[in-house]
Amino acid sequence: MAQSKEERILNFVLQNAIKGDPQSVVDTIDKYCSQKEWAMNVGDEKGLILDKILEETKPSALLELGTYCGYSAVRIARLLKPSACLLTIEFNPDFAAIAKQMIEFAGVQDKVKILEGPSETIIPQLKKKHEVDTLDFVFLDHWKDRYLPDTILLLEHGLLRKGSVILADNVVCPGAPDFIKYIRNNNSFECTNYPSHVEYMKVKDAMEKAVFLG
Ligand SMILES: O=C(NCCO)c1cc(-c2ccc(F)cc2)cc(O)c1O
Ligand SMILES: [Mg+2]
Repeated sequence: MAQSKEERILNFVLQNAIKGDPQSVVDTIDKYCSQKEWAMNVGDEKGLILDKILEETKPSALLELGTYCGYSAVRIARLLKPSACLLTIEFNPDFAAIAKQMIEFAGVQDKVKILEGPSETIIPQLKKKHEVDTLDFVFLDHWKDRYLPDTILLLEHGLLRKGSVILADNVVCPGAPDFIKYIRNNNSFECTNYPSHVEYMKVKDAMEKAVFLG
């Protein structure tokens, strides 16, 4: 069978990054995807915005929607305190398998748990099946038309608390207009826009931070 792009990215990491060194895994993926094959990782420019917001928030319980190859899971986990835990949901089983290997190679598997399946099924299970109380930080990076319904699901299932931070990738390109309209007009959220660019491109993009006010 021909190799997939995601397999090529993983193999480049296994052959060129330093095992157990998450920063080298992040840098190696960025090198491959900026020089050889574009891929939808959050990337180094938006990644620095993500890093800064994580360092300000210091979260213990985190959820990511859209694991893909595990780039942002490794990027996030490298900054977490030892007791913190990132749950990351991936719908595509092939991507989930790649991400598992990426996360293990980076040595952050003790802080990251991949949940394979549709977010609309898994989110309602987080409290009882995955022992989540409330989430300190949520990174939205999956199908853009799921940002709004899944945010509403998080609210309906009591998964957000006063101060919970939602950070959404791609609010300009590909865009998530219904999510942006909702969150900016909802008085229970304090929103901040972070202009940037699509990973590895000169095309304009942005991230949106929404702090839940309770
Ligand atoms: O679809 C995306 N993610 C969900 C995957 O299940 C996604 C797409 C793009 C992108 C694509 C095509 C283009 F032309 C520009 C941007 C970028 C991203 O960061 C993304 O997260
Ligand atoms: Mg994205």
